[in-house]
Amino acid sequence: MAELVFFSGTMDCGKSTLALQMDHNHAARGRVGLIFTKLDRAGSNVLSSRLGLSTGALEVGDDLDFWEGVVSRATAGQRIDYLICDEAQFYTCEQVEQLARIVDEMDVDVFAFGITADFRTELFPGSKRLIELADRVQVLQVEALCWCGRRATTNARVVDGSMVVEGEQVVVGDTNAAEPGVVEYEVLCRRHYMRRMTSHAARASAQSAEVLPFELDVCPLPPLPITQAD
Ligand SMILES: Nc1ncnc2c1ncn2[C@@H]1O[C@H](COP(=O)(O)OP(=O)(O)O)[C@@H](O)[C@H]1O
Ligand SMILES: Cc1cn([C@H]2C[C@H](O)[C@@H](COP(=O)(O)O)O2)c(=O)[nH]c1=O
Repeated sequence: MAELVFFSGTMDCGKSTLALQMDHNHAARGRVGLIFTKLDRAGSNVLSSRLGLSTGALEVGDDLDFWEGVVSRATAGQRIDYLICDEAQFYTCEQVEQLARIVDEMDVDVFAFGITADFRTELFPGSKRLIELADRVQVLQVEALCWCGRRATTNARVVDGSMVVEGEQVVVGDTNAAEPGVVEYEVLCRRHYMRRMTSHAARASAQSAEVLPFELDVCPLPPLPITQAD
């Protein structure tokens, strides 16, 4: 029986790598699949992983109707056993509903991959609908880690070195942007997300804590005035 499975986790926890592996394993057993993605960092019509692997994919636009697409291919005689759907957080609610219908009425497996929450810790609409409709939500086993070593559960957005909590929900970006001024992301544990403590902020505060006693020796505070007793 076909299933709608949502493989989820933070950024950089291996979702796209798993999407490529799932496709490889199913194709190796003679199953036929279609690969979809939306707004991959590497460009359009490509599903890429940070491990260096990538593959061609069908780009999902807001007007794409998964149901129509699968039915028309099947009617034309094309066999489809499964769909791989990466960056599924960006899909519309209607598209997620179409995916569920494909599972139920066409007996096609749908493996969706995506982050659940945005940089404000709010659910993406596509992920919310997937959580609501999926047969299974599977949290990836490989845990992305916060700079403190705890399991990362949030995706912080960093602009010009500072964490921001306001802005557009969708801004494509990576976890280690090479150029300054580019939006980047950092995965954090909840504690450090709440304290707005990115690795950069933590380093800066550790450095100032080291520097402080030295500075005090060099430039001691003036002595307090001695108050005369009346
Ligand atoms: N140089 C590397 N050596 C080993 N593993 C790596 C390397 N670079 C990235 N990875 C692995 O790839 C994961 C990110 O994979 P990716 O599929 O791009 O993540 P996601 O799609 O969840 O953002 C990292 O969590 C890490 O485990
Ligand atoms: C948190 C957050 C992320 N994004 C974007 C940034 C990336 O392009 C993708 C996630 O890709 P990954 O393969 O899981 O690393 O989502 C965004 O647009 N808005 C956000 O709040």
